[in-house]
Amino acid sequence: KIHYQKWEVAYQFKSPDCFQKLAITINGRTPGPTIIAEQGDTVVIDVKNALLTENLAIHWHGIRQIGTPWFDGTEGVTQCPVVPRDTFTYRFVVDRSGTYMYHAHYEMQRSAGLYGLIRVLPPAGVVEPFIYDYDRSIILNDWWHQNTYEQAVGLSSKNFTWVGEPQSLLINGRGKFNCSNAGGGVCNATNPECSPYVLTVIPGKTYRLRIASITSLSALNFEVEGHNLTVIAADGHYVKPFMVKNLNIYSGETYSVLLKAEQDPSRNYWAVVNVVSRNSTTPTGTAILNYYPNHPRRLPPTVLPTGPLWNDTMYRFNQSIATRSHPDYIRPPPTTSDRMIILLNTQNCIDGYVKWAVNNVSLNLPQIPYLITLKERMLHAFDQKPAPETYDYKNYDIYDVQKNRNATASTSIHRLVFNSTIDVILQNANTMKRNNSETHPWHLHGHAFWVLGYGMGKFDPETDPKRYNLVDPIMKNTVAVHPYGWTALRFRADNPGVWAFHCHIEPHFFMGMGVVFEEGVDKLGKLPVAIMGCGESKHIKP
Ligand SMILES: O=C1O[C@H]([C@@H](O)CO)C(O)=C1O
Repeated sequence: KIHYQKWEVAYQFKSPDCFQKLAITINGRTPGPTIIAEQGDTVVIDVKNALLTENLAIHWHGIRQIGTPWFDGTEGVTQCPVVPRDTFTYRFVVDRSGTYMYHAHYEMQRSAGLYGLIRVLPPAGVVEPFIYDYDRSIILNDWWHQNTYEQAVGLSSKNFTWVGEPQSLLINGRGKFNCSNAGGGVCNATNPECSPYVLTVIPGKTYRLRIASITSLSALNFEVEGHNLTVIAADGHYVKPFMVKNLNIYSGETYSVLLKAEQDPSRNYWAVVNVVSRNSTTPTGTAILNYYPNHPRRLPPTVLPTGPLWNDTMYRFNQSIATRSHPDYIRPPPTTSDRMIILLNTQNCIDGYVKWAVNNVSLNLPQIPYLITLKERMLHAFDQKPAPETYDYKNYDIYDVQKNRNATASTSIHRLVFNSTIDVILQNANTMKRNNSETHPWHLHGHAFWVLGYGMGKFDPETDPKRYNLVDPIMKNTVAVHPYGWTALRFRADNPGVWAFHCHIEPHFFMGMGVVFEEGVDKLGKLPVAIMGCGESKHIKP
């Protein structure tokens, strides 16, 4: 089956948290339309760039783009940007059931509101390993009042200006800013755009909630007052069910949980999100769990749940550890790997600019996307020196501020042997501030990877691999590396293309926190002309 949509992407004034801001919309909406398809279906989206003066690219997060690496939507990696007034057609197969997302992948545009959900249903007749009565989606976001362009300029100036903590947290595109703090801004507390999301439930029924986080910065904790959640899926893979009072979710992740409406049906309940992992001033984001037939706007009689302590790293670490493959759906990982890449995550300085780096190299995207230059052998277009694949782990103190904070910037990449097995260890460290290490959610394009293990402290390549979980590791496309911790993952380089692997915190990727993998580009047929047109690629003859 083919699912066709026609999108116009444009700036509009929107008030998702009651405060008016210039937002990027799809057909007038943020979040954009949910794409619903069945596994194996083809999705075709005509995207018209009506942003007036900005380029555009849209990434289909979690869709592997098998055979269509040019439609991954990653500007600088898989395509030239779509210029204003142009229309670009994305066409891809949704290869796996599950909950996924789409969002802008060009500079800081995602933060301006270009995002939405993709729900891929299993093929007809395939039964999932859990039962529920109703299926609902919840997409979480954080939201700033400052224009995204101003944020981007602040981050890339010598006079570095950090984006700070978000003003609001949005649940299905709705938040509530306190308009008495609006300063000179336009803020209307009764604007229907910012009335809270209401999830109406029938007493006794079970709800599958597909929860996705597309935050620019925040790690979130989601909680439905008085209701336990049973985690059943993560990033499109079935989980060995486990119950939580609240769910930690990092940017780029999706979870399905089951919620049973079995509490006192005479009232409504709060569904909330709180920031964790950063000492944030952002108020709790709220929605209402409405027990039918109570009035959907009747506020719960209780105070808002506050979630776990923001700095309880072990609490979040334990949820990561608990997330295992459902026993009936284990895809065993290869028992050995062909190559180990260790990626040290640090905050650095380059010529007086604040950057993030991996093994002391901060990623600069080349003017012509890698996919084009590699396929067309325009090898002068980026740094041919391989990106560094380890760091001096014997001597590096991850608990201290880096001795030499200077890094370099490069367009260099990791070239992988097609069909080889790759281990990647993400190693966290101290930032440039004493006693500070942040959580980074890393997202891999074009693949799902096995999560083999997490640890606290410095990864030891001699002993830690012996503790890998090769029995029931979950497969994901986004995974957290916890403060001062490490995360080990394994994937098969079996999808010809060029794939970004990066921190899903929007300002961090913008500041260079990512790497690029190439595999099997020589196996690809002709590239579509539509992805070309920037720099020298405009001279390539179709
Ligand atoms: O990149 C970042 O910069 C700030 C801070 O380190 C400097 O203001 C922060 O919290 C980041 O994640």
